[in-house]
Amino acid sequence: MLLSMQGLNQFYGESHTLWDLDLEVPEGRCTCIMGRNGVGKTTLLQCIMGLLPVASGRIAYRGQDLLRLSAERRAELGIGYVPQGRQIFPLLTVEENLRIGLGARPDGRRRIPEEIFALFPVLEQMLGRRGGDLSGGQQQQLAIGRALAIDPKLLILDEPTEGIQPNIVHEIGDIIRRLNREMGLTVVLVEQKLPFARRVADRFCILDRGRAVANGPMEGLDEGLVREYLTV
Ligand SMILES: Nc1ncnc2c1ncn2[C@@H]1O[C@H](COP(=O)(O)OP(=O)(O)OP(=O)(O)O)[C@@H](O)[C@H]1O
Repeated sequence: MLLSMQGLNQFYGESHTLWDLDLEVPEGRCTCIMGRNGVGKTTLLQCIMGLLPVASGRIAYRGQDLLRLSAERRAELGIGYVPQGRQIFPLLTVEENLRIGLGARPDGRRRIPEEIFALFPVLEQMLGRRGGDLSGGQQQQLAIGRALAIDPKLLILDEPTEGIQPNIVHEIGDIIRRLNREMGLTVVLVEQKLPFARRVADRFCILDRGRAVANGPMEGLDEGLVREYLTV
């Protein structure tokens, strides 16, 4: 397993949000974390990234105990993160936003990798534009490009299609598929859109009220599970 979690518990103050959560992420696969609003999907990703403290449990990445490492160290180990809402810097240029991603490279390289522009030609055309002037879809490409600037081995994306036009959603799906299937990145994403999840991911994990209630190969995500845990 590239990433492996056992018995994870997390609290916001008194509020117990993740409950004894186990999750296994095999190398080279694309795993989709699913579940209704508020079940703890974003919380889980933030625990993996070191942005939230964990009360108990274990997270191992390539056998290393992640919980002992700072968020910066986790990025340096090759875990890239595309947060919910993209969180690009609106007043900085596209180039400056990409350079911020470079900061976590352990090799100290300061050039933006060419592959980012090969994947997202629009970013090269818009290098001098402010992030805030980009469309939602372009901002999502920028957020993914910024995460790729560290050459991650594991890419974690939180609802990459949220608030994005349908035709661009398909394009984002193509990019994630390429990153996973052609370029060999292991991907973990949170996604609510079922057709997108089925097209892009090959494994699923369903959360319900902070517990992992079902997981396995995407083909196993049947109508019963969808009805019980995903439809609103
Ligand atoms: N900073 C916080 N302080 C207190 N409670 C929080 C905080 N962030 C989230 N929560 C609560 O924790 C629970 C899980 O939230 P989380 O955002 O992880 O869910 P989610 O599955 O990602 O939902 P969504 O799909 O709406 O983003 C929710 O009940 C939410 O209200």
